[in-house]
Amino acid sequence: MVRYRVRGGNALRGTAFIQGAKNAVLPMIGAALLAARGRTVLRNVPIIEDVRRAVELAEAIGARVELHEKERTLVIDASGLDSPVLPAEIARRFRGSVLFVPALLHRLGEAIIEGVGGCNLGSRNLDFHYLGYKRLGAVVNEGDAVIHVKAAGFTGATLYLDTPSHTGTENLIMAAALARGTTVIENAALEPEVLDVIDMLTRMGAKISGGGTGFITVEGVDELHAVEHTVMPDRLDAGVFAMAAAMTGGEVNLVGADLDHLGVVRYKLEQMGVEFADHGAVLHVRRDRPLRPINVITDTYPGFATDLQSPIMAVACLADGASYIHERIFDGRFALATELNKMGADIEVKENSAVVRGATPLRGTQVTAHDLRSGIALVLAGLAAEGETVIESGYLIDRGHSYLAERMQALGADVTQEIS
Ligand SMILES: CC(=O)N[C@H]1[C@@H](OP(=O)(O)OP(=O)(O)OC[C@H]2O[C@@H](n3ccc(=O)[nH]c3=O)[C@H](O)[C@@H]2O)O[C@H](CO)[C@@H](O)[C@@H]1O
Ligand SMILES: C=C(OP(=O)(O)O)C(=O)O
Repeated sequence: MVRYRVRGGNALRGTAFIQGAKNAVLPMIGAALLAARGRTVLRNVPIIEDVRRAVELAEAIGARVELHEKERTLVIDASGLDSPVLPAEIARRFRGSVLFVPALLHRLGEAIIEGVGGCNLGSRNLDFHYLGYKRLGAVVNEGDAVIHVKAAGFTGATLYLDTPSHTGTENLIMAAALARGTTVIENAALEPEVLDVIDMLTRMGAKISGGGTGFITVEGVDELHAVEHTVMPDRLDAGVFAMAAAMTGGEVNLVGADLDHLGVVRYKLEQMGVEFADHGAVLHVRRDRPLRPINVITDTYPGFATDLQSPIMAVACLADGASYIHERIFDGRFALATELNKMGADIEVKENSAVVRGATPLRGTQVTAHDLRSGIALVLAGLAAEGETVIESGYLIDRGHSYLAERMQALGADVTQEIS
């Protein structure tokens, strides 16, 4: 059992290093498996549990993978891929397992998916993925527990997504990259991580145009080759550290954070009274005035990222007045409210909306992380709470944030990780 212990009250000051993006490195590991020869090198890899699971899963299907933690570098040799089975005991522990399917289809002609994990946020369908594979020529058998996809080569087609699914877009691009002919993907996701994956695939030899427009065209090629690629900074990690400064009335320098990627999140925090100054590759964030309440509606990029909805709910607890938060991406992403209320917050949830009435003083207690982002939001709440906050299960936080305690401590926070 991993738990985080947070003693609140310190204003955060100093420098934090923003990690590489979880939601970019996972599809990149999937992309590396498309190369039948050579070794792929990924740099700026976040040292998080999801990456460890992805390494285990890649090894389970026959890849040779080295994770050099100190160097934040992955070396992947996918030449020996030999098993189409994504075993349940690894695949059910993280969402990124779904991103291994295109490589298995191209390399072995089939994928046997014994389960897909990820944060428990309500319904998380994969129908766009399977419909897309079918339109490219695959046969999909959806059993109760196991999904079996077979594809004796893909042929380009026109695909669409009902909504711009993040991993759905990445998977269909990877499926189309080695298909015969041209594929058009309509209503594709615009997230910066998707563009970084397109960048890597392009350097591997894929022919992809229209990234960032919602209409992506992929001209299939015969082969993709191993490359070296540096993972983009994690905008969600950057958002959390910016909010840690906001929660504590602090002032931090975020090395490697990209202000452009924060998009609407930046403007919402500014409305609340947080100041940002962009000094090249270092983002300066401070809050020196009372927090104002905010209205947030989550959306796909460039809208307010759903993964930062829980963290901003914690910040809203300290704002003077009522904040409104409307969740549009997931139908079960408000489990945090009950935990924050245990700490003294006043949050009322009705269906997919929440009203946060602040400012309420927060007090430390034992709370439960229901998913990665509610976990990190409870760490943020703990930073501003009186007394000690104990958060379990810390594993969920470690799925997406690397060296959290150390990076928080470097800013003067009293955060420790315990493993028992
Ligand atoms: C590993 C990774 O990159 N995870 C991110 C990715 O998850 P993920 O790619 O799973 O999220 P999607 O964008 O696919 O899902 C968004 C919504 O679309 C629905 N949907 C999706 C696919 C599908 O085939 N059918 C369908 O109905 C889902 O149920 C959900 O309500 O994007 C989410 C939304 O930004 C983020 O919270 C996750 O951090
Ligand atoms: C929902 C998330 O992740 P995943 O899709 O990996 O479960 C997240 O990062 O908040």
